Amino acid sequence: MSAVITTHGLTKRFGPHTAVDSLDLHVPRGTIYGFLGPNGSGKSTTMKMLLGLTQPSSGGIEILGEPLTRASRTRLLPSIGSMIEAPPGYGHLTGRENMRIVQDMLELSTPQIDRALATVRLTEQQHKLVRNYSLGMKQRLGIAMALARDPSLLVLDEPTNGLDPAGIEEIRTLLVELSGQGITIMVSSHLLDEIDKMAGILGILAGGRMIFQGSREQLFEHSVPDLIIETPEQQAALAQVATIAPGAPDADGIRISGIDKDRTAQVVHRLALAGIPIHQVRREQQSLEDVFMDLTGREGLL
Ligand SMILES: Nc1ncnc2c1ncn2[C@@H]1O[C@H](COP(=O)(O)OP(=O)(O)OP(=O)(O)O)[C@@H](O)[C@H]1O
Repeated sequence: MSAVITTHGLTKRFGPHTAVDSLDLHVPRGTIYGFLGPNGSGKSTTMKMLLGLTQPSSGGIEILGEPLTRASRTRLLPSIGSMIEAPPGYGHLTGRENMRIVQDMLELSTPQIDRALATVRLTEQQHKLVRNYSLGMKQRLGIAMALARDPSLLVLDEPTNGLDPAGIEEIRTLLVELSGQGITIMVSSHLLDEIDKMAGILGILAGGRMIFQGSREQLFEHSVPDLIIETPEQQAALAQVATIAPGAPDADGIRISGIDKDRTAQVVHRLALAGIPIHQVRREQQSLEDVFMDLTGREGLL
């Protein structure tokens, strides 16, 4: 699958702090790429570099098959719609007036503006002052501004941030619809839940480094299912296994995370030697949220 965004060793340092560390991004054409990571993990900085708003300290970026340079940026930008640090728009103007500013700046046609407003379902609200819009409407106006130029790539930084479940669902439906029209979408969030349902590919950042990039299924493959040992002698079992692999109490016995086959055999052997009754030994797949938490080290994620 051809890539719309590729980066090689993309790095950004702020003084001694490395905010983005050797990133190799691969955003395939036509997908929704969910860019995930805790607050401060480097998502916004990466997106700003992709849009040429911040200069990388080192590494390369290719957008739509072209290396991103000062010269190519001017040529590429009309194909890229973006919303960084949302929501944009002047509160003392109406939605329509805000769109007119975008229209004049980018020399767009009136049908393009009408279409963008209709796509985000703001046609009826376009003559209201933006300061009277709900947060969800402001986010949708931001997306309309990004969409008006008919881009082939949309880069959206946390478009669901602060929205209630209904607002999140609206944005999700909209992005899936836009993806269906062939637009490649890169969308960031610090919440797995908001993105997992719509993204075909997930890229997960922690501390500026990419710790996973691939499909949801591949993410699951990364995880070792928990080991559940059913026993009525929970405390004795926990004490016995503690030196091999620390466990935790579970409804029917004990649960041990991230344990391989060899140590599983050791654990079962130890329990049998100690005369602890084992009613069942089984594996239980973690939830995607747990896999994500394990990968990101549970840093600041909800
Ligand atoms: N202009 C800057 N000068 C110095 N440090 C910066 C600057 N911009 C970002 N940083 C630092 O770089 C790191 C990554 O920030 P960034 O905003 O990219 O993270 P993020 O994943 O988008 O998080 P958030 O969702 O909170 O915006 C943070 O430690 C931040 O403090």
